[in-house]
Amino acid sequence: MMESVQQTITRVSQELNCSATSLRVAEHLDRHDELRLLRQEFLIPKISDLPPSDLSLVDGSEDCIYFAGNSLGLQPKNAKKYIEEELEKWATIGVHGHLKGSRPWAWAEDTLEELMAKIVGAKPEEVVLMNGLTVNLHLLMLSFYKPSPKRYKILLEDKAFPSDHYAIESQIRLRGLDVTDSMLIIKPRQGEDTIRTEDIVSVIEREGDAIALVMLSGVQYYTGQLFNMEAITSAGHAKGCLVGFDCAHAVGNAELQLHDWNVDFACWCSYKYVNSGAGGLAGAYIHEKHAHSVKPTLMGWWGHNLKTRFLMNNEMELQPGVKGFRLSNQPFLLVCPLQASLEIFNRTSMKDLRRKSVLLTGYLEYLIRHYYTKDPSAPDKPSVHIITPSDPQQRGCQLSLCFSCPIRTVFQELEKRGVACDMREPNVLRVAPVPLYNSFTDVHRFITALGSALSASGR
Ligand SMILES: Cc1ncc(COP(=O)(O)O)c(C=O)c1O
Ligand SMILES: Nc1ccccc1C(=O)C[C@H](N)C(=O)O
Repeated sequence: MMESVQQTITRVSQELNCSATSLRVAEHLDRHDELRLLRQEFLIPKISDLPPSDLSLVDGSEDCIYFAGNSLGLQPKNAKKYIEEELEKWATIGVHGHLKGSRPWAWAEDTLEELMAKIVGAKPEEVVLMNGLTVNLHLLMLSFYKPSPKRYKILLEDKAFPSDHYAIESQIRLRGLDVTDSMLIIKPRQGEDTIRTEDIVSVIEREGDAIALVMLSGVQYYTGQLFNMEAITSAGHAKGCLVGFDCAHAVGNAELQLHDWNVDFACWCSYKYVNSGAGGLAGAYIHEKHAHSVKPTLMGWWGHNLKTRFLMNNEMELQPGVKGFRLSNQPFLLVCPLQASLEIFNRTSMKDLRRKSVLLTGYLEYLIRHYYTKDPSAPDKPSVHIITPSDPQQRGCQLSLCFSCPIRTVFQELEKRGVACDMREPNVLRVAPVPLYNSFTDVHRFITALGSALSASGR
């Protein structure tokens, strides 16, 4: 049996003869973290450089506590080097750069797709890197959402990320259908924060004959819930629906097996856990079983077989599957940071990252519960309710925290103390200790900063 997080913390504190909340526990876990060296591959902002820091409260020369990798991953050190190489190439050889150098611009993304495919559990031919996330979501829905008079609904979650909601809404409108009738929105049960898999499955079983597409997120951006993609996919297929996932918050965070789970299609951005920089090259996946049956609705020359693409004879030799969905020449400046990041992922595995992640987030959860569980005998003491599921199988690294006191002040006080995290309306503070570059000491420092932020908020 694997040791639970609680057991690990207790064992370590006994070995060290200290309390479970001692900094020494965090330092011990860092010393025994086999992935700790990967942090050195990233640029970690200093507290003094973050705009909201208050240097009268904290030492500005320290690294910030970066728990915002769910919004924007940190910069891999090699990103700048690779970008400079390409700028140099452009400066020195101009148009020859299309075909020359270590990243010929005409196929620079091809080698990266293999690395990306490993991270999402797909075959290299099932993955492309192109465009932005919302663009890819649209391109995929143009081909996978084929409503008929009987089967026309799209199942999505309540409070889906706005861009996904709008994309789905506009796809429905594009087909001339009624938006309210066609968007089937699933909510958590009354009094619950997250959606039970059994409820998703039962909606599919009940209404599946009318559902054309099940289109959920992999990890929900607000609650941090990791959906059971395998169970949802098989429930969808049993009712004849197609199933797609927006994996923006799941890629590089959860162990994905898109191919084995038989997921029909998926898309994701690469600037969160995949650290490619805001607006970086996004990903798209289509299962190989659709390679010859599902065609792109919109075509461009980049979907043409590379070998004959540049013959320019206007006879489309469409690449099978998702590769045929490419439209344009990929921007080489975006290939560079993504390459730098994927090479770091390639030094480990999602399995090992997840192993660390379960302990890292579990440690954060342990400390939050220790200090901030609601105490009925002290109703004025601030408490924190974690809306993210406590089962590691149902979450990635993010925890979404609800406070008993006004959240805005707590957030501001945390920011003054060198914490980078984010607040999402109406009342959630999202914190994401990322296993690639965060440490157990970061978690411990966060808890100290939180205590001081809460005192400063007048609690
Ligand atoms: C679930 C989800 N969908 C869509 C987006 C927006 O993606 P983009 O602006 O890259 O199209 C985000 C944020 O990156 C997201 O988390
Ligand atoms: N690109 C951005 C630009 C500005 C503000 C936020 C974003 C985000 O990416 C938010 C992220 N998708 C989230 O889950 O909150």
